[in-house]
Amino acid sequence: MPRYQEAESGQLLVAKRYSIVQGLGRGSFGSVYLVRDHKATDGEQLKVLKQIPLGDLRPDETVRATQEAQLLSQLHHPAILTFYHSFLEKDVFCIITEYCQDRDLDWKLEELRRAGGSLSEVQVLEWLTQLLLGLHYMHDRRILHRDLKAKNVFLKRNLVKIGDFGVSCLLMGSCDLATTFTGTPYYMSPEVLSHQGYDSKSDIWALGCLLYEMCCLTHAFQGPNFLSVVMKIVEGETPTLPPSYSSDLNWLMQRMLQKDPSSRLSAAEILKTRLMEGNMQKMKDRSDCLSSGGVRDAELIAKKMQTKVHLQTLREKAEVEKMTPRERMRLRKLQAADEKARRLRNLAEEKYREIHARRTELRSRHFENISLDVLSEGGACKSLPISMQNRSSAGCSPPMRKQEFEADVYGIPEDPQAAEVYYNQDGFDSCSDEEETEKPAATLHLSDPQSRALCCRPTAQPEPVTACVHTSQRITHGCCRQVSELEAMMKHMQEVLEEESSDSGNPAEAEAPHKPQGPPVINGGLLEARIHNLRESICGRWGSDTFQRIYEELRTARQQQQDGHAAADALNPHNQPHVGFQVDQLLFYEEELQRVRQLQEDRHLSD
Ligand SMILES: Nc1ncnc2c1ncn2[C@@H]1O[C@H](COP(=O)(O)OP(=O)(O)OP(=O)(O)O)[C@@H](O)[C@H]1O
Repeated sequence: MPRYQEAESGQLLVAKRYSIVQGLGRGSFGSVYLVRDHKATDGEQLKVLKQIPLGDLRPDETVRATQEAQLLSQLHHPAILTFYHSFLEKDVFCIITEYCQDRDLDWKLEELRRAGGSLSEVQVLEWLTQLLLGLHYMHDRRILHRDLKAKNVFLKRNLVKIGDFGVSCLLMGSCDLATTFTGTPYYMSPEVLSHQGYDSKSDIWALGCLLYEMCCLTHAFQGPNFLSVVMKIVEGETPTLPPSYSSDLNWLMQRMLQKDPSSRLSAAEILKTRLMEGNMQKMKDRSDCLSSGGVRDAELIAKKMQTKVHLQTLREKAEVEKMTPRERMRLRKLQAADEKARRLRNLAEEKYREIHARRTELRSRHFENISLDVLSEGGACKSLPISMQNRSSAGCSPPMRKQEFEADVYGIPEDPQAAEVYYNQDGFDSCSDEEETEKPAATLHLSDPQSRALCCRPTAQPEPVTACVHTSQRITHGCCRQVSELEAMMKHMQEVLEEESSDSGNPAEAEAPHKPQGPPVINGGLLEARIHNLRESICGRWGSDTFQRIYEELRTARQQQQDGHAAADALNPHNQPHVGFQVDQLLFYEEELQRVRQLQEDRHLSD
């Protein structure tokens, strides 16, 4: 866990500004946390903290990594995950990046696969365009990704964002190593596997693999073990897309998966093809439509919801004031019963909406849907499931908790006199017109008596009051943010569309690899950590006995240049091809580590 410092407020903070919200997972480099930035100035409070142990990197050697990280933080593109900043905490390198609440593409494709769904060509083209724009932007600045894969593509409001650009290189010290030490062989290009070096065309190869995966929901090059995948990449046939996708798209993928890097198209060249230009034009048209209508609609809905809540409160207040305490108490009881029925109905409706929303999401095409969703949910807040609102509203005030809600609804004293006292306490008198208009909607909190009164008023529906206001605000904020990101994307698209064909495909310029300044520092400790993590994960999953037997078998086979997989399979009681695959990968990493150690020793001797 990251080290905390106590802030004045008593809150525990990392780097004096981030508090941990939850863990997101563990990658092969280190741990990932969702954090809240208490000093955020851009409205994005939720961010991601990636913690990477520095291995045996000396403190002075980390300076270069920090400089490189600073360079990365100066890059801004809507299809690139924003790299905010980095800092060192003793032996841990910390990176703060943008948070993508819709998770990664790998997860999304897995979800589709399990549901038996698929992505439409329109959706594939939209995401492919965004990925290409991101790659083009980085390649133009001589920065290569080196580990492009579905797990490194994040989804945020249906925009794709490439994560970890340049990070593996920055952490490994040596870019060559960064490439051979990527977590998976599926996206490795033939030239990388045959140690011929990595350039921007190797990123294009990985993107071709991703394109295949988006269409077929499986890897472009598959095999029962590590070596067979490698063989297919280096010598196998180029796969084709199913007939449900156009021949133009298939042609494009084939051009991205050319074995010879010089025959592969660059990002700029792909963006200049007829298919991609036509698609960019369509995306631009849809975006123009969204930016003119979407924000206005969301603002209108937010305003109307607030006025509605306000008028309802005033009307109800006047009626209740005319009643005797006994009548009020009876009314309360009836309302409690109504409320219970309403909650049950809401629960059923919520479930239905969740299923509906999921189905719509699967079918939907992003740019058309945003504006439609905002409009068609005229009870916008009404039709959003509360569970979904809660999940996405980490930055907003929480809706009423069940116990608080029940205490307010059922806690009416039976005795009429006590009921009167109770009733007079609950803050109805302070509900003046003026106060209501002055008070911003977001201040409705349960700790605040006025807000409680609003939530408990006779025909009020507590959850929707807060939820509606928050939802409408969130729609406005989310919509504005998305529109600005879309605008930025459109700007980049426009630039590409206007680029002269002559300078669009200048591979010589784009291919210059990103070379770190100064002598490369090889981070052997980090490689060891990676190997250790992989070994632990295999043992944890399949048991250390199984691991050890398969490991020995495959190592011997490797040393004797034989295929040991048949024997390894026989040793595998679970008969899982994954075990052999992962052990193969581990052996490959160990050989690489030996190479690194040898290199370090040679360098040391020559110094
Ligand atoms: N910016 C982010 N927004 C949302 N989730 C993230 C973000 N970065 C990482 N995650 C999630 O955190 C988990 C760990 O991510 P991480 O990138 O460290 O590992 P990985 O991609 O699974 O593996 P590898 O280290 O081999 O790339 C994943 O589930 C990932 O989806």
